[in-house]
Order: sequence, then structure tokens, then C-alpha cells
Amino acid sequence: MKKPNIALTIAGTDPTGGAGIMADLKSFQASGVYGMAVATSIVSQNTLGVQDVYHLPVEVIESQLKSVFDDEAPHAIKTGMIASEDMMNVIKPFIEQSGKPYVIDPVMVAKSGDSLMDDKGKRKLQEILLPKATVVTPNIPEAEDITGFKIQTEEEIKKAGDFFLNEIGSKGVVIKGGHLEGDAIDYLFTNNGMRTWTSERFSTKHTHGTGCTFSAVITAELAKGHAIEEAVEVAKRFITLAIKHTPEIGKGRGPVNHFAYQKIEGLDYE
Ligand SMILES: Nc1ncnc2c1ncn2[C@@H]1O[C@H](COP(=O)(O)OP(=O)(O)OP(=O)(O)O)[C@@H](O)[C@H]1O
Ligand SMILES: Cc1ncc(COP(=O)(O)O)c(N)n1
Repeated sequence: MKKPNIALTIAGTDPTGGAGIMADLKSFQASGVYGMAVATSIVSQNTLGVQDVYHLPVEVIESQLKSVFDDEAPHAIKTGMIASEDMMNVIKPFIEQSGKPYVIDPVMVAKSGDSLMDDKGKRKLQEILLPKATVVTPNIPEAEDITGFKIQTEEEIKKAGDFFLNEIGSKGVVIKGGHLEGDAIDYLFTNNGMRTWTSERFSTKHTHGTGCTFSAVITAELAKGHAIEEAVEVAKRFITLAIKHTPEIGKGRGPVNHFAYQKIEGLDYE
């Protein structure tokens, strides 16, 4: 059997499996990539919200990263919930030394409204990690937080794309339209210009972990050696099917279907 491509996620947990490293690992697997995971924070959460958060000591995050990189280096890396500046500083050298594609899902607030990053972390993200990114995947509120201006129109989305590329220094940014009205439009900005992907907006409350899943699939496709544009194209198809076929798990805002893409597209990985 051919050795698989490997993707690593560095993020928080969700014991109910809809978001965080659990969603990332499922998305990696469904994309035909071998998944690895380093936990940053243990989050007691479910489809109803966040009940408790325990941030792991930075030494523990560092030792997990050492365990991974001393053994088998991943082909692409993503970070999700990174709650503090100290965590960012511990993670940054591993990203730099790897020289691999790096996807940042700048997780700040859960869909339930609970905060997953402290205020200093929000300010420091653009100094420490965002300039290292191959692709950043903010939703509109996250893009507003990072750029410091309101984003309501396509002109403002373009202005935000320009800010990520030219002020911060990220290589690419996908500004996700999940939080806007109308069709679900995602905007990718790279040195090649702007590209958009549009899907119908499903009228469902089951969107827990959509951002985690979307960015994990981009990471998996980059781990396979695909270009940013191809990776976002696959991720959009994956997340659209995952939302369309939600498994209706839990009493609240349920997770998406991480198996739908593989099943419906009839993919058969070696
Ligand atoms: N109701 C919906 N119907 C179709 N696509 C959607 C819907 N909601 C979100 N999406 C798509 O899901 C992906 C994730 O977008 P979203 O804006 O929900 O991310 P997010 O808010 O960062 O998610 P999370 O809070 O889980 O991190 C994008 O491709 C977006 O267009
Ligand atoms: C560990 C972790 N990472 C990310 C999210 C965001 O997902 P959502 O906004 O859908 O709750 C989350 N809830 N938990």
C-alpha cells in the first residue's frame, strides 16, 4: 500500500465530535489523508453550547508537537482553537521549521456565542501566526475582528482580502459567507486574484463545526500537493454535502455529515 499523505491539526476538542480536532480528524480521513492531532484546550461542549474549557499548559502542547515532529512530519498543518498568545508562540517555530502548507481557522467564538480565544490572543494572532499562513479561513465576524472594519458588502470583502494579503502577509484568505444572507458564497483571495464559490444556503440549524470541517479539508488537499484553488474547490463541495445531509445528532445545533462527500462522490481511497 502506498504511504498516505499526512495532515496535522492543532486545535481544541469537542467530546461530541462535531467540531475541533474530532471534526478535523474525520474530515482528514474522509479526504483520504492520514490524520494527526495535537490538543490545545479541552472543551466540554455539545450541540447546546460550551459548558467548560480547560487550556492545556503550553509545555504539554510543546511536548505533543515534539512527539509528532521527532517521528513523522506532516505534509500540511492546520490550527483551529489557539486560545492565547503563549500558545501561539509555542506553535510558531514548529510551523516555521516544517516549511509545509499551513491553514489557519481563526476560531474566536463558537456558534453558541461562547468565547474560545482571549482578547490579547485576538490582537496577537495577526502578529504571530497569520503572516505564516498559506490560507486563512475567517468567517465574516472573525474577518471584521482581524481587519478592524465592518464587512457587509462585496467591496468590503475585497478590502478585507487585500488587508490579509498585503497588510498581514498571509498567502491566501477565504472569507466565508456562511454568516451573510442569500446564497452561501465564499471568496478566495491570492496573488492570482479573487475567486468565488457559491452554493445554495440550506435552511438548517445544524452547522456546528462547519468552519473546522471546511478548513480541515483544505488542509487535507494541500497535504496531497494540490494548489490552494483546487483545495478550496474540494472543501466547498465537501462542506456543502456535509451540511445538506446533516445526521441530526444532539438536542441543539448539530454537527455536519463528515461521510457525505466520500459516500456521494463514490471515492475509494487506497
Ligand atoms: N446554511 C448553510 N448552507 C450552505 N452552506 C453553508 C451554510 N452555513 C455555512 N455554509 C458554508 O460552510 C462553510 C463554513 O462557513 P461558516 O461561515 O459557517 O464558518 P464558521 O462560522 O467559521 O464555522 P465555525 O463557527 O464552525 O468555525 C463555508 O463554505 C460556508 O459557505
Ligand atoms: C474546539 C472547537 N473549535 C472550534 C469550534 C467552532 O465551531 P462552532 O462555531 O461551529 O461551534 C468549537 N466549537 N470548538
